[in-house]
Amino acid sequence: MSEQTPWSREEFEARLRAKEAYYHINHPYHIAMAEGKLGKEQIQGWVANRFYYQIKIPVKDANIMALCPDRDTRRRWIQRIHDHDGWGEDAGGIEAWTRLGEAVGISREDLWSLKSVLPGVKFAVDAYVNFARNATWQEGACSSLTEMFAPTIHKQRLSGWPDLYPWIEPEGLAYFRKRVSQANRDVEHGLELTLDYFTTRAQQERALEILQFKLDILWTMLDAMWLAYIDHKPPYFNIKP
Ligand SMILES: O=C(O)c1cc(C(=O)O)c2c(n1)C(=O)C(=O)c1cc(C(=O)O)[nH]c1-2
Repeated sequence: MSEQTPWSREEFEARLRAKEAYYHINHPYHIAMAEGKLGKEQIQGWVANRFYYQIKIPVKDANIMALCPDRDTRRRWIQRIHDHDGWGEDAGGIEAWTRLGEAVGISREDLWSLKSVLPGVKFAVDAYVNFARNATWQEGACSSLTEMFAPTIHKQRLSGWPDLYPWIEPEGLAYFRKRVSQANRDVEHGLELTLDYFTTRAQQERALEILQFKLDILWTMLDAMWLAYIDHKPPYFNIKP
């Protein structure tokens, strides 16, 4: 059987972008959040659980860099670690997320203790870090491409939350404001690497699978939160000690 013809660069990019249909913006938890239907505990649960994702992103990026022999790529990729961990005067995204935590009524100590992180969220996020550790660096780069769809969700929160959730201190939203431009810059690089590296049809199909795997991670995190904070069935809810 002859090899299938590769998609053109434009067709490949369009197929990657079409994965937006599976983005977590369409998860019922996010839909409820965007419609102002979540209560305080449900917002707090989301912020506390997403914190685990935030702290693992720079670890994931350090794994990608550790596998990358190309200096030019490392010089650009390292920016992602600075964005989250902070650099010089900039306290960074993890600190900004901590302020978001405070704005929704979670103390710094409680957030950092990770005591609210659900096992399902932990497993999903850890799968992302492990993927970056075990895959090639180009596959790791490709897995970050859900960021193509992130500016829309950040902007949705920035425009919606002040009216929908007036009890959240507005300074807490600074994280989302900053991510819009950072995500666009990350995507430019991630997409460039992906379109350059995944060139055969089999590789292009592999890239779509990787992107789907990452979408699965984001969706699964929200499934775990739905069960715990909407259905009130956190792990072991039915066990009477
Ligand atoms: O709030 C969101 O919905 C959302 C989604 C994603 C994403 O799509 O992976 C990221 C972020 N936020 C984000 O803030 C962030 O820093 C980030 C880094 C990455 C990544 O895969 O390297 N994704 C995301």
